[in-house]
Amino acid sequence: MNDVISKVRKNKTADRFNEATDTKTTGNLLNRTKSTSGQKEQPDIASLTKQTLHDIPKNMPPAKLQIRDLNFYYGDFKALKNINIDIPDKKVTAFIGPSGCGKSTLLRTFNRMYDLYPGMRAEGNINLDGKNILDKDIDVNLLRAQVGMVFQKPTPFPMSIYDNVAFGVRLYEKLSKAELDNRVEWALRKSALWPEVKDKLKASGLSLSGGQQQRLCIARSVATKPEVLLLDEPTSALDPISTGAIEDLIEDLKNDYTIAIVTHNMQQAARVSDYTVYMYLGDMIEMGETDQIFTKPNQKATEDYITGRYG
Ligand SMILES: Nc1ncnc2c1ncn2[C@@H]1O[C@H](COP(=O)(O)OP(=O)(O)OP(=O)(O)O)[C@@H](O)[C@H]1O
Repeated sequence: MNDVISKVRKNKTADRFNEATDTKTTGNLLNRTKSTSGQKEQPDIASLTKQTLHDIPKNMPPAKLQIRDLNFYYGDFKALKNINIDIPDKKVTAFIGPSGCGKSTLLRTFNRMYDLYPGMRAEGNINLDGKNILDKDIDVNLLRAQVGMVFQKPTPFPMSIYDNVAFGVRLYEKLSKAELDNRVEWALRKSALWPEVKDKLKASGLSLSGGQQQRLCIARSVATKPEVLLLDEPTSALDPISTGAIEDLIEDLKNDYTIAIVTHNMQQAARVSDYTVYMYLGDMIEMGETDQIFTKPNQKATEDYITGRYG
């Protein structure tokens, strides 16, 4: 399998193109042991529970976020069960797992996005630089400036490209016109969009292509200089070229930011992340270096998911 993963990393563009154009080869990356019947099997939940060790890998870089004994509820439904992980600083951590396993729920706890909705609650600790962000006295608006989020569908505001990027900055900082201009340009450069929009900053953000709109949303998040960037399936609505641009951007951004990404795309997780977390039914099953998770996972459940046995 080592062979396969190095091929994927070397041949990024062709790989993305194949993913989008040839659905028959999609998933072949790690499909070594696909069920011969063609039916997806379900994991043995009893054995899975015994294997759920919640072990934080040894020798990780310093943690930006420490998640301890985290439980999350939608009303009476417990969607996250006693999660314990560290998210390393200035690295990319990918969250994978079958639909409904709690990836997006977990990501949304990192900036308390759930606070916007009644009936949802988190218990436990999420320490950001040592401060528990679940504490009642946390200023959630400031938290969201510190922990930016980009969603699956590009969501530019119905305003100019410039105002989209300046929006969050105006909320949190008092900058002069010249300082704001500089910040907008800086964020658009960081998001690899500047050359395409520098001559039409007053045009509507909605006039951009899907891939450009998603980079605009990344620029909007980056503009407030967050420390953590949460990406929830940021390329699932994009073509291979735009996906490539965003993946290259993630590679670049991790020099300055801690990045957590949810993706359904195994190849993407293998390409962009340093660490991978596998989740199942609200449990964190395994976390490790991405190469290790994709070549030699410790848990059979992880291997079964990655190799397409179930999912
Ligand atoms: N607003 C909600 N109200 C009630 N239950 C919810 C809500 N949102 C999610 N859930 C439930 O919580 C569980 C985790 O959902 P979540 O969206 O986090 O999973 P996911 O792994 O991100 O799935 P997908 O890959 O399909 O996006 C699922 O059982 C889902 O049905």
